[in-house]
Amino acid sequence: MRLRENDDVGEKEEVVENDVTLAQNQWCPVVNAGFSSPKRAVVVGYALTTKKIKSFLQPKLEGLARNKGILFVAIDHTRPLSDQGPFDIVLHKLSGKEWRQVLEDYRQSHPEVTVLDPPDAIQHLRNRQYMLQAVADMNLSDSYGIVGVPRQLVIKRDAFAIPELVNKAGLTLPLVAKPLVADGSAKSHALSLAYEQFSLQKLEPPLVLQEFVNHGGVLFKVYIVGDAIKVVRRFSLPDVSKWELSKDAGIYNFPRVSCAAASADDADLDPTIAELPPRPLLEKLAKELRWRLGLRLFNLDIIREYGTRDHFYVIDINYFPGYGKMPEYEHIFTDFLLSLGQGKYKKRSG
Ligand SMILES: O=P(O)(O)O[C@@H]1[C@@H](O)[C@H](OP(=O)(O)O)[C@@H](OP(=O)(O)O)[C@@H](O)[C@H]1OP(=O)(O)O
Ligand SMILES: Nc1ncnc2c1ncn2[C@@H]1O[C@H](COP(=O)(O)OP(=O)(O)O)[C@@H](O)[C@H]1O
Ligand SMILES: [Mg+2]
Ligand SMILES: [Mg+2]
Repeated sequence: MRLRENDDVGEKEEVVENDVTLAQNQWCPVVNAGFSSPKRAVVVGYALTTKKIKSFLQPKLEGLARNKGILFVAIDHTRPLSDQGPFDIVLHKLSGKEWRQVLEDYRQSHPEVTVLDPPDAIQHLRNRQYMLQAVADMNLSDSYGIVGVPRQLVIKRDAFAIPELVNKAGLTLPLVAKPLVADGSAKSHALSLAYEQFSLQKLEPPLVLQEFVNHGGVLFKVYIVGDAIKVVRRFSLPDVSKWELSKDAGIYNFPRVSCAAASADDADLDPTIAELPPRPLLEKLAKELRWRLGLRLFNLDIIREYGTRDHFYVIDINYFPGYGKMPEYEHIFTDFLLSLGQGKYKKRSG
């Protein structure tokens, strides 16, 4: 199923290196019983915003990482990346064409370094026109349930034509209007609910219109770190029947919901709404999306269609989300980094 749009608009081998050539004090001897010489540290260069460093690189994570022989080293943006390191892994979440080019050049000249994650794969998620296409293409349906995406329509310009385009596409109101670009800016999280046809002309393209799916006011955040999956419940937008829809406006602007939404994990909820999606279904979905998206660090916002047991929709996919909000993220993340850093045989350039 293609998503509608209007015309307009990527060998378990223990590596014990004797002749260690590490850059300044990157030696992090992790003396291991049974090994004559200590293992080399896994060096993770990171390029993250100050906000992200605060929420992700928490002392508990750094401490556990050090105990496991993982060293986090800040990448200096004022110096060429190739003059820094050497790194086993480059972990990043920065935007901008320049940074993407720096990283692409670095990947070419340092194939031995794992870049988490490839810039082109991340770029795919920054446009809501393509963000969910991989899920739509999967057409996932098995004995555990069905996973789809809401019907949507991309409007690149000309708000005046929206009512006619919505009619032509056969979309059912109410519709969620989301900025087309999901670039992490506050604007990219400013959503609105359109529930009256002619008020659609008040919307500001470029945007994507998605059919609103009632889901009992609870959503599932499915965090993915490599092969690891962790699901948490969050409060979501209420079902439309519960909205005090004022008749005049026709458009209801709502502030940022997903990341700010309170946890619903301890709430007293109707089990038919709060029951987590079946694990085997999530395992299949995550495995396939890792491959199709070429990403290892992302999360999914999943909702269950109200009144069904097993009809799920993916409504949002986020690269390198707020892992600090994921239970046990320190252990999960450090195990993942170790699996990358030591699972590969590497020749160090002199
Ligand atoms: O888009 P959501 O569902 O609110 O998830 C956000 C989102 O991933 C956000 O990143 P960005 O889209 O603003 O770039 C994350 O912000 P940080 O990168 O600063 O952490 C939020 O942490 C995500 O929230 P959550 O982890 O709850 O999904
Ligand atoms: N199609 C939809 N049906 C029902 N609720 C939706 C839909 N799309 C988004 N929402 C609600 O709006 C919130 C934010 O939408 P989302 O696509 O996750 O944007 P963001 O990237 O800003 O998190 C979701 O967490 C959910 O509560
Ligand atoms: Mg979201
Ligand atoms: Mg998002």
